Amino acid sequence: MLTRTPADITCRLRGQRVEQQDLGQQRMQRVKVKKQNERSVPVQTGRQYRLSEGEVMSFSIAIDGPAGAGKSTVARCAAQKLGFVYVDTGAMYRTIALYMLEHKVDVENQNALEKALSQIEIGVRYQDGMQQMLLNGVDVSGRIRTQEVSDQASVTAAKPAVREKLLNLQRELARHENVIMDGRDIGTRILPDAPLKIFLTASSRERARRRYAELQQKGEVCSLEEIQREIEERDDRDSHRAEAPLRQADDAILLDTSDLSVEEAVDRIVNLAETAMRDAKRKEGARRGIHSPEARIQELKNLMLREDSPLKGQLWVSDDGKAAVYLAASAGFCFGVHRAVDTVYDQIKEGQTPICTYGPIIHNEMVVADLKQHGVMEIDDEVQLSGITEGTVVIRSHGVPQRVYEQIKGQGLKLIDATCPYVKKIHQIVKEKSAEGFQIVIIGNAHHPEVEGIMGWCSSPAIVIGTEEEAQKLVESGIQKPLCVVSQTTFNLKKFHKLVEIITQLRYHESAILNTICNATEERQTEADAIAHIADAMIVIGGRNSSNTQKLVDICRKECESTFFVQTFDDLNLRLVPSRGIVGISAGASTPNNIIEEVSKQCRKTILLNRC
Ligand SMILES: Nc1ncnc2c1ncn2[C@@H]1O[C@H](COP(=O)(O)OP(=O)(O)OP(=O)(O)O)[C@@H](O)[C@H]1O
Ligand SMILES: Nc1ccn([C@@H]2O[C@H](COP(=O)(O)O)[C@@H](O)[C@H]2O)c(=O)n1
Ligand code: SF4
Repeated sequence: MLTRTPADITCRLRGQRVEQQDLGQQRMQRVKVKKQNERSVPVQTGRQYRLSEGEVMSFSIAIDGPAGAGKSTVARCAAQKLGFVYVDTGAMYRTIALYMLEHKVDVENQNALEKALSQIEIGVRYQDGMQQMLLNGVDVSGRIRTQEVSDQASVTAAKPAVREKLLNLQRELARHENVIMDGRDIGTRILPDAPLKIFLTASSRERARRRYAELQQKGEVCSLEEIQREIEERDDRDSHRAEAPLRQADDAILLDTSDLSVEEAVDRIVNLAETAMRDAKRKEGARRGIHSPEARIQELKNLMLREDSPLKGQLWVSDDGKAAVYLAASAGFCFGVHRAVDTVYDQIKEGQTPICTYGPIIHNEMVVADLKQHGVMEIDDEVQLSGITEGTVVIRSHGVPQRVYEQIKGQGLKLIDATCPYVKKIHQIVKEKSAEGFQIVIIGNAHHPEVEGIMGWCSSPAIVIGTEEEAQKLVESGIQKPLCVVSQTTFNLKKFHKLVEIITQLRYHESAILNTICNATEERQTEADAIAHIADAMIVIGGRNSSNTQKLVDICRKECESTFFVQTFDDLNLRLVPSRGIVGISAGASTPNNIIEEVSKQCRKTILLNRC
């Protein structure tokens, strides 16, 4: 990716005029924001989103949400990672509030308010990625962070004249910069066309806890209850004012950070941004007609060079540069599958006998057939299990209900647990949360063994939803208990966000929303999505009953019509695969390497070498 030079940006508000110059080679833009009768102040934009060599477009990310949700912390880090400028609009409202407090302006008096506003000049300066606020030329960045200013800011911000004053400055910044802008009305009012909008939230208790910890660290005496009350009052004022109230934009993605670390929240946003940028780029590319295979292969090479690109696989290009095969780095066994398969082979090596697996150890027929040849039997259900009188039972990577553990032990059998640790973590969560009285909601497929296993760790019946209609039904059921939402580890990430958005219409403050889609799945889906975006054909390899492979197929099909789902090379009709352009290969988490290697080798041979 392009790196952004340390930002040193100054913008001023009031009688501003904006000019733009292209500074050629550096691909930098210089924007002068002039106040009448005053020297011009430069705004330099560093990295702009590159479409392809020689072309740039700017990209905005809007983050809104209640106080203390983590907007500034997360937005600042994400901006740093993406090379964007972080714009904290709350600081602008705080600066105006500070003036009103210090000059004892009665903001309820319209004349006094307008007079004061005409005497205020707001300056925004960026140094080393930090936003500094200037009030009539004086740096007030430190003074705007008091509780008194926070409260006054939400009162002042409700005034239309105040919002009007800041609107142009905020829009102007986004016009010339790649920005992540946070506030309350960014997605709904300031940047309604932003290609990525996020509504960041957390329970008011959690937000109060964070503020409390922050203040304690600074050595300030405070009470958690008091902070929570202040936060809730501020949220109430922000959400119920007539002018640009805080609300989630219809097209914003909801991100609840209650149970996320800062790093996790940042990663989510960076991933969402990468996907949204690719979308924007593709649309723009199509508009400008970047169609030739050579141009797209070059484009793919450029993407792969970017440090933070999900495209970390291998690329082979034909001599004439018109055809390429890309093999995803994330294709094949994930950590959990490796671990489960190795566990069974270790038992075989140790000479344990007889060995059974509870369900197929992974969803891959070839692997299961090989284990069968080594004498490993498969038990399909609890009835079959009750017939086993001796030996070892290995629990599959997908996990099983708690009662199955008890049954194995009760029958005096040796239990080897190959449940993936990521799935185990979900078992612990639902066990604890259901005991605390939460209604467990599992986003996934009710008939998938992993979901059946998770259900078997809840102390009261869980609800499973997998479609928007089911999510809507849940909302309409008017359920009273607080919700704890988890996901099947291999669920489609975008679909998960969509369903969470629907469910949280219910009561997002009390709910615990836990995205338990595992990293391996997320990486695989992100890479498949990225390559399918630019590819002319996609080949996805995996077992027919493998849920994660099926998700990859769905993701690829959305991006690339010519997506082929194969279990082995024998299923692939290479005559259907185009001989020009990019062929992408991805594979599910349970697909053995030798199968992937075979498909990749044959594709290269046919597409790259046999070209006339
Ligand atoms: N995901 C997270 N997990 C844990 N702590 C977090 C997380 N995000 C932010 N925090 C902490 O919560 C505190 C509040 O975050 P921050 O100031 O970024 O919130 P904000 O949404 O910008 O609030 P405000 O709108 O009031 O300015 C900070 O101390 C931050 O480190
Ligand atoms: N776009 C925005 C941003 C902020 N506000 C108001 O300012 C207050 C302080 O904001 P912080 O993000 O620094 O906490 C906030 O409570 C809002 O009232 C706004 O209205 N619109
Ligand atoms: S896909 Fe994720 S959760 Fe499933 S086995 Fe692999 S690592 Fe574990």
